[in-house]
Amino acid sequence: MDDCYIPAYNPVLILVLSGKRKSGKDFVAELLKERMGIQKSVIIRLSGPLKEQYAKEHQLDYSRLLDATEYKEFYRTDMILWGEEIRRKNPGYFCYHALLQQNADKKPVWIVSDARRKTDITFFRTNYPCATKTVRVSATLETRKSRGWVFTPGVDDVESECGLDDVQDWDFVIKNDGDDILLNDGIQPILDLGVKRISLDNV
Ligand SMILES: Nc1ncnc2c1ncn2[C@@H]1O[C@H](COP(=O)(O)OP(=O)(O)OP(=O)(O)O)[C@@H](O)[C@H]1O
Repeated sequence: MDDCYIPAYNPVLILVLSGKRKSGKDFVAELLKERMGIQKSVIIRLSGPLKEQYAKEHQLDYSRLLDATEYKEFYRTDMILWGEEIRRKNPGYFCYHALLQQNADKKPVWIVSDARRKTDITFFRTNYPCATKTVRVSATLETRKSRGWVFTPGVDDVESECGLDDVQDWDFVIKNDGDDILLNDGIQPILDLGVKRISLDNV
């Protein structure tokens, strides 16, 4: 595969989501896609190419690595270490391949559901400076525990989970603690921005 592929097409908005485990990144990404419209938005999972390659090399079931099951949790630690090794050689590797793999250039709004490192954010800010907006999905420890989170050494104390902990300058913060009103309050300004940019693009 080409290690330096960037789609020539410029989306009007790239939402780069991040958050702690079980904060609800996937849930919020799906909600944003649904509300933005499936014709207008696409979810890009940076973990997609990593899981695909990892599954191939280890003869595992790729589709089961994508969902929120114990199967994924079982392989998570090893997958993280394997991915770090590749990233050490090329920090943008999985971002490039996520765009390649997921036909990102078909929709005006890209929802990147799982940024974990500063290099992930840098990749989008560097290649798409105007379109990129960062979104932090936050949930309390209590909420995350209620969704099945348990502290796991080698997962919760490494860069893939803590690499963005000290970032403060999020463009948007979404509180996802089970209160639908707060959740909608967090999502609405993002949807408004998306609608505005899409309509300007169509003038
Ligand atoms: N607002 C919500 N209302 C109802 N269920 C939710 C909400 N947010 C998250 N969940 C549920 O909590 C669980 C964890 O959410 P999700 O998989 O989106 O988290 P995540 O941050 O992507 O986790 P991970 O980092 O482990 O992949 C899922 O079962 C999801 O459906």
